[in-house]
Amino acid sequence: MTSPESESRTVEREIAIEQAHVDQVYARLDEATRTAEQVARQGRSLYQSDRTSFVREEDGTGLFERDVFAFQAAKRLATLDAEHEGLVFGRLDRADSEVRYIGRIGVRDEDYEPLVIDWRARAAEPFYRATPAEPMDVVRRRVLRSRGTKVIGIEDDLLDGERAGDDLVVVGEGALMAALSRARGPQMRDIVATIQGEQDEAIRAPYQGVTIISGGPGTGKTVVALHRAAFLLYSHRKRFERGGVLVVGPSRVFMNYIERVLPSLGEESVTLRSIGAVASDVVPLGAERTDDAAAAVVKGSLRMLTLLRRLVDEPLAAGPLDLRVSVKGEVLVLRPFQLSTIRADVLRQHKINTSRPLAEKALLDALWRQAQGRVDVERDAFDDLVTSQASWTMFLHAWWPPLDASLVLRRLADADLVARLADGLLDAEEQRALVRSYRELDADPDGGRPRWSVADAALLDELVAVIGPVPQEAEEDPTLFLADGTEVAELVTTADRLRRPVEVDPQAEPHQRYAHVLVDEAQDITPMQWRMLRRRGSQASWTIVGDTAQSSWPEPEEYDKALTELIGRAPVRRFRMSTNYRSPAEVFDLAKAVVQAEYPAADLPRAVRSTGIAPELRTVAPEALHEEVTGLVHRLGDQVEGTIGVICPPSRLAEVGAALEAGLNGLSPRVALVTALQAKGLEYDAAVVLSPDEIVAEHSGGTRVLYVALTRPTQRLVTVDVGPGSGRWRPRG
Ligand SMILES: Nc1ncnc2c1ncn2[C@@H]1O[C@H](COP(=O)(O)OP(=O)(O)OP(=O)(O)O)[C@@H](O)[C@H]1O
Repeated sequence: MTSPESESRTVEREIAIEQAHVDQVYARLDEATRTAEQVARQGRSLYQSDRTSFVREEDGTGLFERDVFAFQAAKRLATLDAEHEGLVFGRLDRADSEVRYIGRIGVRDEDYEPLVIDWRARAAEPFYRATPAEPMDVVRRRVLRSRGTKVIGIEDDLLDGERAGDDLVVVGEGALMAALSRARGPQMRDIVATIQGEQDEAIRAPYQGVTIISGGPGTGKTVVALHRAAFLLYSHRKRFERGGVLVVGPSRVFMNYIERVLPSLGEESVTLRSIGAVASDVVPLGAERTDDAAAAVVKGSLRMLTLLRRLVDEPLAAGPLDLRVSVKGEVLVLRPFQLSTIRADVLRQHKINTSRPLAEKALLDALWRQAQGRVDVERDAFDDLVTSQASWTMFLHAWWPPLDASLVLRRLADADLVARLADGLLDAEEQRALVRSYRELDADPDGGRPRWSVADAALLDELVAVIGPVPQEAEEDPTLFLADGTEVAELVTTADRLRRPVEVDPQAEPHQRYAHVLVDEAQDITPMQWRMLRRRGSQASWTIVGDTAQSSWPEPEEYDKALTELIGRAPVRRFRMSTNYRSPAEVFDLAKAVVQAEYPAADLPRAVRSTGIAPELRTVAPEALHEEVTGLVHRLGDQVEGTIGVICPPSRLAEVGAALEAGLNGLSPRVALVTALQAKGLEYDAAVVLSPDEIVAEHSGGTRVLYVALTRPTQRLVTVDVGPGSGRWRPRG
């Protein structure tokens, strides 16, 4: 048996061995940086970041390929958070005595020998996949923990004891457990050092088609998906850097939470968008507000598609009217039925905002036919005579105005209009929910832009797809009267000012497209939001991440339907994550019992950790709630090192917020007050779940949303029932 002293001497000795290698890597990077700076000073072009073509471009630069490689690595290194993200984190000792170091980026020495292998390279695969049952020629896997450039700890797994030489030392208690027990900060960290086998398979799956990653809460779906984005960029850099990778998550808070992961893996080129901001490439918005459950369900449904189409066809104002022009004393008139035929003909193939020139041409043709035999004039002159009249321009402005998606959508605040358009589509209750949501929007005290909801973003995007983007010049209101003192070089007529050029390429799709779209928390994407996403990924490969049991929707099965449609005939790969790395077993047992009672189909993972601390189920009188929450937050602040989440029903958010603000004294950077929906995808060291009954009642996903709340903590869970008769959510028995 070894004594603790001799064990700690062994660890120190092993750390010193690893430190020597890590020092060599940093020295190499310094040297490459110096060479690169020298080359730059000499005025020669430095190699740019397209790593896949560096061999061919080598001649054009002042750097050798090996220096280029190391210089790029040094540049990436500068973006790492030295406190947490050591460059070299792994070592493999193989049966043939070869030693490989694994890191966030690859680095080679002067002889082009690898000092560190990029974790995404094939040679690094055994680091994640090797097991004692299948050691893949690896004898020992070692994880190095560093702070900045210093190695501070090592954890070993012996994978093949029989082939290990006598001098092979094995220390530590397992890197995974050490990583999982650490306190959580405000942002998610990468897991490169401890990716598990089943996660690695999903990360390295081929890019084509649709990759579906499922699994219960805390199984690493999000973090795996982000590592997959980094892997795709590494293995097909040209395709994905040029085509773009879009990562979509549920909220801005969530995007802030995950935003460090990709840079820490050396990737900066991915677009991160919350679902409320996906459409910001066509409408100026970044919606975060959620509708009440009734309105959200209506707005997410495909029935909105028909409603929006009807809305676009609904004339903006009463009329118009006939088109009347006079040419050389002859009055020519187009009647409403002729006008609507022309309108329908044009719109059958074109979008309203991009087809005004076509509509004008069709009107002129119809007028020209009428003029035959009545007016003696050439066609070109005829067109000029018609289009220079103010009556023509004013008619067009009323009949074919540029439509702004947000103005169109706001019309749904009109109950009479909605009753007419939604006839046979939405029942009276649904119509009321819809109209109310837009009335409240009008009454928003913010001023300026309307505060659109997350669900509205998909509707606005749909409208832009139907009507086309607003022509640039038409976005401002036309100025009919010039302010006093305005200088104008020449006379500007009303007709001139109304006739604004419509310069939009009718074929161009306004939204951005991506080569890969990665959707997290996909179980909450509504059918209307799927349409919005598909517009951006019509030619893309996809990674879809979700868990039906955490769905916020009344019909969680809709998710499977949406996926079937998305997949179509594309190749599909499915991966199921089976281990919960977040919740302690004690907490997850409770959450499991709650969700299973309501939703027996839930995919329940195995919790990997146990803390020995059972969840605390408390009940308080309503008048004592504020004091209770503040007291709990303070106690938990002493009991855990990191973050504390207070998860609250939406109806209590304001009062609990005020109570916490008054009573936190200095704890606030560690405390987050959120609804269960806002907590999606996030985690806290301790969570207080307030009034679980109300959380169930106030969300259309009911118990599944409570399940989300109960599965947020990494260490401690406290639930607080409010008042007598509460606690209906608690599992029986
Ligand atoms: N292999 C791993 N090594 C270390 N930590 C891990 C590993 N896998 C997952 N984790 C950690 O487990 C936690 C949960 O991961 P993540 O948020 O990705 O899970 P999820 O499946 O997306 O959860 P949810 O469905 O609840 O949103 C994170 O803190 C993550 O860093």
